[in-house]
Amino acid sequence: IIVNFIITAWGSSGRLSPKDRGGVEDGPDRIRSAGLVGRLQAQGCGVKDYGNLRFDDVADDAPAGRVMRPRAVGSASRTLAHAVFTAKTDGHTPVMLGGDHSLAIGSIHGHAAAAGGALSVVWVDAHADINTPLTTPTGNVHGQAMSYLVRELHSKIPALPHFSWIKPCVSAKDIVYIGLRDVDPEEHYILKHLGIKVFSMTEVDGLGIARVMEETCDYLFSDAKKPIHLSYDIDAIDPLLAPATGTPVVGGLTYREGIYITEQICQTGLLSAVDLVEVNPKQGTTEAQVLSTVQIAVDVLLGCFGRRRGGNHPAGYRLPEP
Ligand SMILES: CC(C)[C@H](N)C(=O)N[C@H]1CN[C@H](C(=O)O)[C@@H]1CCC[B-](O)(O)O
Ligand SMILES: [Mn+2]
Ligand SMILES: [Mn+2]
Ligand SMILES: [Mn+2]
Repeated sequence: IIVNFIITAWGSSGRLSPKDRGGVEDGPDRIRSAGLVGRLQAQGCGVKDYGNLRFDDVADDAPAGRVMRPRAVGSASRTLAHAVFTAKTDGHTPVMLGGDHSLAIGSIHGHAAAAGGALSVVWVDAHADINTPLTTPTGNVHGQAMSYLVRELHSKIPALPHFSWIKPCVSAKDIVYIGLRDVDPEEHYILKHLGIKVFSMTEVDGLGIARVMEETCDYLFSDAKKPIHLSYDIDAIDPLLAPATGTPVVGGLTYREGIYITEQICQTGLLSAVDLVEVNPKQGTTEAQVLSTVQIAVDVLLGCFGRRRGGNHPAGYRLPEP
């Protein structure tokens, strides 16, 4: 039985301007109330829900350069990193429910610290989230998370208050992006310059998702089999299906593609931690839109932990005898 661990992190910090803030902190509870824990248990997973991590706002958290609310983000990320480290060390497969994508800083940092060796990172997203503090167009950390984690970018990251604890812990060669379709020019330069493997929606269309996943696995495991950190932004899925999110972009993954990714990642047996971020109930214009988004988030996680569309049955099941 996979012992799963659910941390819900309210990353209020990733979305900084008041108009953007709000809503994403309700994501975890909406995903819970859609029955995630029960559904995971029904498919044979042992689940421990560690409840919501709540972070206090930090007073006088003036921007550092372009980066807004750096102290709140930095300290929240550190708290999350510790929680993920603990969960991983206890032998769980941590599941972080966002909250915005800034939570990946703490999640991946804590995971890497517990894993000891190299991690593979599969980042499923419409966006690369790899702006540095000096290239970010918005100052929102949810669009910068990867830049703090990638070793090859370290020299381009300025010191920020409450960020000094962060040590880059992912190598560019160990990252695969799937679903990109809204990449800033500076991010595109970084992806090219660092030679990071990208399957944008162009490649998804051109190759088909089966080939994308085949190449993803071959690429990540070409040298050694490393634990996988899957960081899944619900905005990777087409907004017609998952509209309740902060930064929707047309032309996203179908439900089938989004789920196929999880079935294949699960099948590697190397999935070691999962982020499911950016479900924002306040961004849905109708309750139906919120429910659709939340339901897909649940199905993504069920796929990560063994659900297969061809069906499942409990280990040891036997047909009743007459
Ligand atoms: C900034 C707006 C106009 C644009 N449509 C938009 O969203 N752009 C993305 C791309 N770069 C931006 C940033 O760095 O702030 C935005 C980050 C999205 C972060 B994510 O966690 O949701 O993946
Ligand atoms: Mn976001
Ligand atoms: Mn993202
Ligand atoms: Mn995104």
